[in-house]
Amino acid sequence: MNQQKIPATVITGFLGAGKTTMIRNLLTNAGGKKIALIINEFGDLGVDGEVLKGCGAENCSEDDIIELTNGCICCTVADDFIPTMTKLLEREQRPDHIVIETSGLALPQPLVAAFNWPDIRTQVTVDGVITVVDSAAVAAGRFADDHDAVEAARSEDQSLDHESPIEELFEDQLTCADLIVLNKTDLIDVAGLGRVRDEVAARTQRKPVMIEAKNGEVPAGILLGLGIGTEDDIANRKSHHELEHEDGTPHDHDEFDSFVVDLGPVADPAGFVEALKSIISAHDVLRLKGFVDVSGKPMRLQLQAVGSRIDHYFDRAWAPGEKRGTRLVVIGLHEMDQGAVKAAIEALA
Ligand SMILES: Nc1nc2c(ncn2[C@@H]2O[C@H](COP(=O)(O)OP(=O)(O)OP(=O)(O)O)[C@@H](O)[C@H]2O)c(=O)[nH]1
Repeated sequence: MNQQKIPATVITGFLGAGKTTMIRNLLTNAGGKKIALIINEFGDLGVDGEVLKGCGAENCSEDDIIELTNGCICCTVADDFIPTMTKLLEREQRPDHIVIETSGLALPQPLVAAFNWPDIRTQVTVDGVITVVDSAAVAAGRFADDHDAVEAARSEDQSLDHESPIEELFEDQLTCADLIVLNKTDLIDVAGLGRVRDEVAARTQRKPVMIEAKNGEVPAGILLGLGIGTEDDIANRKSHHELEHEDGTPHDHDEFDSFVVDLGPVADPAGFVEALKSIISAHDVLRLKGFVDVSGKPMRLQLQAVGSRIDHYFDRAWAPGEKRGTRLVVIGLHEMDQGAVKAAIEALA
């Protein structure tokens, strides 16, 4: 057995920042490295796994892609992540590198801490934590714009000690980074990007390297060659929750919710997308993604919304015997009116 520690790269970043896109790109330029992928999503519909399995990279077969679906990886470390890693390490053919994609709502800190568990520590090391940032969302003020609302809520309820949950999570993910990828640079201009750099830098005490990217196109040699050993430095990367609850009170994801909408075939995909944009804006939906059954089309339509920006493309043919259908996962803040969003989407098909 190879006694060298296997490097593991943790890829984190808020909902829709471009983590899966970056990993997809990485798999196509990782040279001969055999990569095992552990992916974790918020919500009950595995879209990222589908996307990554669909890229057919030889260095990462479907068997090497493991989906953790029982909630956010930071909350299921003991029950899900550790057993998965243990099994992976028992494989006869061990991977050269492990890549872990956290859900967009996960705190990376508890995950990195898990690399200090005795069974894991002796065999694996964290090569680095990479935080992907949606530069366009930062430029649009997504991580800062509800300051006033939070202040108003706090003045009504003195027990509230939090910043907005989105802002806090964004900072926690930056605070844990060894490398920050300012992604989606195609959506903003140079001056806007400069402001994004300043805002991101201001939101973390640590000053990790920042690089810019479009569609997560970063050479594999950079992403998989950080060589940090982050598990030895977790004391310097504490999350807001760890700082506020030093007694070890577990954190949760109560501030966010998700649900799945199942629909029949959609006759007019362009009209469907436009109508979804209105629903997303009206209800402040953070993320919506899934697959659409377009009437009469042999191909499946994949739909990806980050805020009200929607990408859609036919990703593959429906397989023979596969049950066609439209399935979308919707993610928002807890106060999002789930019933109204669901009813509005259901009324579209
Ligand atoms: N314009 C533009 N779109 C991008 C870029 N990177 C990713 N996207 C799009 O952004 C959407 C979300 O990308 P994902 O890679 O799924 O994001 P993610 O971080 O994995 O999302 P979650 O897993 O839901 O948190 C998709 O529609 C991507 O095609 C980019 O650099 N520019």
